[in-house]
Amino acid sequence: MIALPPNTELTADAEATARAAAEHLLAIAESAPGERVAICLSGGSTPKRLYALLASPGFVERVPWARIHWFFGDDRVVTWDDPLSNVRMVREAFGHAAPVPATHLHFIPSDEGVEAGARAYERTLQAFYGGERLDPDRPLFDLVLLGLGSDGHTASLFPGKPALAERSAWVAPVPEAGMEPFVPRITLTFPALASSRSVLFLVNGAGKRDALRRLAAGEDLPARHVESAGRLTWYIDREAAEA
Ligand SMILES: O=C(O)[C@H](O)[C@@H](O)[C@H](O)[C@H](O)COP(=O)(O)O
Repeated sequence: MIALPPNTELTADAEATARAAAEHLLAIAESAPGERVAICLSGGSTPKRLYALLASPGFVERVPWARIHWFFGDDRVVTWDDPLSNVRMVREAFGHAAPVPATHLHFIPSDEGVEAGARAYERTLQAFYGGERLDPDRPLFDLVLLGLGSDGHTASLFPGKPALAERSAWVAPVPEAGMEPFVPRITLTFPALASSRSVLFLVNGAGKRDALRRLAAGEDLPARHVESAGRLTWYIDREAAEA
C-alpha cells in the first residue's frame, strides 16, 4: 500500500468512490449555510459515474437541485459539443433525469477563446460571489471536486506551467496543456479552488499509483498545493492505492 495523503478514505473500487462522493456531496448540500449551494465540478473521466449516480433513482430525489449552482474547475477550449468538453461530459452524465435549472449550470465560455474566456468566467464567479476579493471567512464554494492526473496535475494546473503561480486571479488561461488532450484549457487557480468549505479528490485506478507515490515522496506536484477553507478529503480506490 502506498503511503496515502492525510484524510484519505480508501474505497473498494470506482463505484464505491462514486457512492462515497455522492453521499459527501449530499451532506455538504444539506449543511450549506446559505440558500444557494455552490459546487465546482471536476472534468476528466473519473467523476462521470458520480454525476450519473446523482441523476439516478435513489439519489436524484435527494439532491436539492433547485438550490445547487454547478461550476467547473476547468474546461478544454473546444466547442461544447466536442467529446473533449467537460461541460458536454457533465450534461451527458446528468442526462434528462437531473432537473438542473438552465441558469444554474455555469459553464466556462470556451467559445470566447482561452484569454477572453478566462476573464469572462472570472466575472461569472465574482458576480455569483458578490465581490472581487475572496474572504477567507466566506468561501466561494461549498464543495470543490478534483481529479488527479498521472503527472500530478489537478484541474488544468499542470507541472511547470505559469498558472501555478497565479495568486490573485481566480481563473487562468492555459494556452498549452501539460498532458493530453493537448488543447488549450481554462482553469481555476489555487486561490479560487481553496475558497471552499470542502474539497474532494477522487482518484481511481492503477494509472494514478505513480502520482500518489510521488506525492507521498514529497514531490512538488500541483495537486500538493490544493488547500481548503474547511476539510480536504481524498477518496482513493484500492487499485490506485496498491504499491
Ligand atoms: O479537465 C480535466 O481533464 C480534469 O479537470 C483533470 O484535472 C482531471 O481531473 C485529471 O486529468 C484526471 O483525469 P481522469 O479522471 O480522466 O483520470
